[in-house]
Amino acid sequence: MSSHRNELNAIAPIKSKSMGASPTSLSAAISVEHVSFSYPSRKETPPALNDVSFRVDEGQICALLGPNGSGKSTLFRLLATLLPWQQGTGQIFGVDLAHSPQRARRLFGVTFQSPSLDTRLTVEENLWHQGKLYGLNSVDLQQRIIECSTPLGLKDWLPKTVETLSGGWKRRVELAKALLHHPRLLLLDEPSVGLDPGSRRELWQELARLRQMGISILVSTHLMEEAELADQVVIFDEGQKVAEGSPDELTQSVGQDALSMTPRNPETFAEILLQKTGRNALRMGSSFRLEGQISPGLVEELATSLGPELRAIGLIRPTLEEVFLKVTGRTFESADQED
Ligand SMILES: Nc1ncnc2c1ncn2[C@@H]1O[C@H](COP(=O)(O)OP(=O)(O)OP(=O)(O)O)[C@@H](O)[C@H]1O
Repeated sequence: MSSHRNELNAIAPIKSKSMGASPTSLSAAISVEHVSFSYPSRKETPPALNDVSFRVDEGQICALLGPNGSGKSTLFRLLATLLPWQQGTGQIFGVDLAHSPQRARRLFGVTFQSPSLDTRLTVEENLWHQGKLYGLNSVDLQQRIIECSTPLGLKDWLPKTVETLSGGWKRRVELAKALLHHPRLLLLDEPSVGLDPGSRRELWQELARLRQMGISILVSTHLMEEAELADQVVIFDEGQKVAEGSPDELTQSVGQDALSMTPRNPETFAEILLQKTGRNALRMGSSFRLEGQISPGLVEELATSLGPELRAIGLIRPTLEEVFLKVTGRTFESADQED
């Protein structure tokens, strides 16, 4: 890691250069094939994971996006070798997780949703104990603590007790812990839960820096705006993979750009639109959406004919929310509340 320190200091653009490469030209950091899993205590309910296959290319940030209960944490527990493999296979850099869990554990670092820090100890003591668990000797560990904490901005915090740190800084300590043994892959289960938007942004900047160092990252989230920052997105729902691709590929799969109109009075707008322009638009809350053939002059044409009826009109790009709606028939918000 020390040889990469200069790279670490430069904040990377969040999109990776390798995004355009074809999947087959990169080796797989993670490969899961036909994975199903049922919790023994819940045999009567649908499986937590149902025939899931996907791969994460080396050097990429892959976001696992899904509503609550969609199976993200279960997949993380399997990848982290904390649950037994029931059906299907999983490999990390070609190492089979069911057959060689010890070997695989050396290749990844992991953080879970629930904090794993001892808040009464200092940052340094937390890192020290973790390093000892990895079997690092004291001299190497001392150096490694500096190497991992410095780029994360933690060096001055080493003597501080963890309970005095904000949520964002605690997450950084968790990241430093996961990095101590030089992993090639980070598994981060909902690392931004409980963080304010500013800390979330900083966390994603850290992830981009780590990717610049060549570390592959699988990060789960139920926030669309986070998933849109990743190179690759795998969307889960009810234990199944329902879509995957780069954010651009996914949103383009939904269709072309659409036109959004925000009327002064949403209740009467549909009728006025039909009368004045002969068009029907889809109501989405307080705005209306027109899809299909959106010619360059259409915005102007509608603005002229509807003038006083409109508060705003403009072209919009499809989002991951619409991808989820298309592949599941439900809005992400309603799916998130169902669990
Ligand atoms: N330890 C467990 N024992 C029994 N069932 C579980 C256990 N953990 C999760 N489940 C169930 O498995 C399914 C998938 O849950 P999982 O936690 O993997 O989803 P998730 O997408 O990570 O959701 P969340 O973000 O809420 O953690 C859910 O129906 C959940 O209730």
